Amino acid sequence: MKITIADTVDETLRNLAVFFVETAQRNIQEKGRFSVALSGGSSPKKLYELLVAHHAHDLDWKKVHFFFGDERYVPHTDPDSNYLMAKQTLFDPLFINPLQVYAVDTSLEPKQAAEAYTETILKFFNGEKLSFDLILLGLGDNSHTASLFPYTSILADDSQSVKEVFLNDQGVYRISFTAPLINQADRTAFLVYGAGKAEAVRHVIEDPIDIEQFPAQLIIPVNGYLDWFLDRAAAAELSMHY
Ligand SMILES: O=C1O[C@H](COP(=O)(O)O)[C@@H](O)[C@H](O)[C@H]1O
Repeated sequence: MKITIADTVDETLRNLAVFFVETAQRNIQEKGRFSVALSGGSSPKKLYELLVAHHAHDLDWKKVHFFFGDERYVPHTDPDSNYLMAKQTLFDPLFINPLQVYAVDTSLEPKQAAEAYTETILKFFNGEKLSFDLILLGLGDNSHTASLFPYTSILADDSQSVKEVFLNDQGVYRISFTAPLINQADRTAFLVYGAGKAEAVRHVIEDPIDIEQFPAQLIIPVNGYLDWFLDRAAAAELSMHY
């Protein structure tokens, strides 16, 4: 595990943008394509804007295939849709061909949407290991990542797949990669910034294992490559020096 702590949010975003571009360039050079699963929520929006503003000419975007590590069970036109946010901030400004974007079909029932997305992933990897070149993750202040929320049944799921998750407190479904699927990735990077995340960062990185309370502790890539991109505020409660 590698933890990169920057003094400011902007520097944190710049560090991850460079990591994204270098990872993409390496994969495109070696394999002719780059597969990435995007995170949702609010934090990655600024990352996508930075990629457009400063890295539009740094890689061959036609060779990038975009997936979603999780999605809210809402139409693609809903302001809560992770797909919509990525479309507006990343895909449209970069003129990404829709064939390079693999969205969750939220017009299906939640279980069917999850199964269909698993099928999409299986088809993309065509019998090879289900290993994305990069999975981007965020961290909720309740220590969830993707849509692996505390005390939900998906936490015990040992399949490399996509599952529907019902959030009792919000009364909504989400669709999420399981932890075993995330852990197959070649590179995995958390983007976390702001003081509001400091406690969760400490729980996940330094506290004793308690998966039900701190689901992001499930993220242990099989190849060991796990990067955290934090700002000083999000790292404030860590006791070790990184
Ligand atoms: O719900 C979500 O939240 C987490 C953290 O998001 P943030 O809004 O606090 O940045 C994110 O990892 C996940 O993809 C997203 O759907």
